[in-house]
Amino acid sequence: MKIQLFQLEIIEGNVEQNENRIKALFEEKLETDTEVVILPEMWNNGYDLQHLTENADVDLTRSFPFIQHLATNHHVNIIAGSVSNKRNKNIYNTAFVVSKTGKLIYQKDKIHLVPMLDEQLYLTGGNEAPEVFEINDIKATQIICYDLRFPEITRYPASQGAKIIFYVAQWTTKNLNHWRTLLKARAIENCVYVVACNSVGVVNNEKHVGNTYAGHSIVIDPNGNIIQEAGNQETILTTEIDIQKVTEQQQNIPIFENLRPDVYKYSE
Ligand SMILES: NC(=O)CCC(=O)C(=O)O
Repeated sequence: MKIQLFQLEIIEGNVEQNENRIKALFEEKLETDTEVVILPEMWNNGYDLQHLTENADVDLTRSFPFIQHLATNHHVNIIAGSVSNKRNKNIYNTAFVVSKTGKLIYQKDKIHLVPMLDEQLYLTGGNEAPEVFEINDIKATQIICYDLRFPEITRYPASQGAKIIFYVAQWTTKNLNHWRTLLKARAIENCVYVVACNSVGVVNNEKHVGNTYAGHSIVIDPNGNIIQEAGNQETILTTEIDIQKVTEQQQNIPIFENLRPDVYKYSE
C-alpha cells in the first residue's frame, strides 16, 4: 500500500488558505498510484482556539465536501486528519476518513483534551472509543494526537484486526522524544504498522513561547523499525507498506491470543 503523509504548517484561523494549500498540494504532489493520503490534526484552522465559535466547521458541512471532492477527483482514500467541528452546541476535535469513492467511512472525536494547549477551555472531549474501518479491504483505525498517550484506546481496534494505526497530530517539539517513543511502542505492542502525520510551525500559546510543532511524521513497521521519518520542515513523505508483515509479526508474537482482560485493572 502506497501512502503519502502531508506534513504541513497550518495557518491559524484561516480555513480558506489551508484548504487552498491542501488542494494545490493534491494537484502538484500526489503520485498517481498513491492509495492513501493522510493530513495532520486540525488542518482547517489550527490551534486558533479563541476564535473557534466563528471559525470551526459545523457538523463537517464544510470539511467533508471539500475532502470528498479531493478524494473522488484524485481517486485516493483520505485520512482527513481532524478539524474543529461544532455539533449540538459543543465544539469537538473531529477526525474523519473519506474513501476514494467519496464515502464518509469513519468519524470520531478526540477523547482526551490537551491541558498543555488549553484545549479543555474551548473544546469538548469525545465519548466514543476508536473502532476499525476498512480502506482498500485493509482494517485500520485513526487516533488523534494526545490520545496517543492513552494506550487503552489503541488496543481495542488493534484487537479487532486493525493492521494500520493512523495517528494525526499537532505534537510539539518539547515532547518530540515522547512522540517517537510512544509511536514505536504502539507499533511493537500491537504488532501493527503505525503511520503518523504531524504538523510544523510555531506554537501560538503563551505557555509555549519559543516552542514549535515538531514535524517528524513517521512510518513504523510491526517490528518497531522506523521505515520513513520526516524532519522539522514542511514535507510530503511517501512510503510503501507491506501488510503481510503484520500477519507474520502477529504469528511470531501472538499477543492477541495471550491477552488477559480478566486480570487487567483500571482505576475509576
Ligand atoms: N495537539 C495535541 O494533542 C498535542 C499533544 C502534545 O503535544 C503532547 O505532548 O501530548
